[in-house]
Amino acid sequence: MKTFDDLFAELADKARTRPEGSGTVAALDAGVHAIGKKVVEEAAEVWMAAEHEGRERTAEEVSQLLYHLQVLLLACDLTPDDVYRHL
Ligand SMILES: N=c1c2ncn([C@@H]3O[C@H](COP(=O)(O)OP(=O)(O)OP(=O)(O)O)[C@@H](O)[C@H]3O)c2ncn1[C@@H]1O[C@H](COP(=O)(O)O)[C@@H](O)[C@H]1O
Repeated sequence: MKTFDDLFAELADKARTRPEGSGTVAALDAGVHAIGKKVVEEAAEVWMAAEHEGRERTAEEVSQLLYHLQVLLLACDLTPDDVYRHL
């Protein structure tokens, strides 16, 4: 099973090597404004799933929100450690 830190390492590698067809590379190229909109959209989907769609759909939507938050971290030259310092 993939953890938060595993995913971040994978995405950081994609950002560095820029493989063809990577959605992460495309998102990073689109920039912070577009990534931020995606974060807000996914957060709303988490809310709707939690209220109306059950545990499994909620877990899935949370995973998508975490992905987009990680892309935002990369776009802002941040790492999970920068976040963990505030937890
Ligand atoms: N975990 C994720 C992940 N979660 C969410 N997403 C993206 O977020 C979107 C969320 O889906 P939605 O249903 O909300 O949106 P959609 O309307 O279907 O998609 P859009 O039209 O909005 O793009 C998905 O279509 C993916 O583009 C992800 N994209 C990639 N990953 C993982 O990131 C890694 C790198 O991926 P690539 O950079 O694409 O190689 C791989 O391990 C992937 O599994």
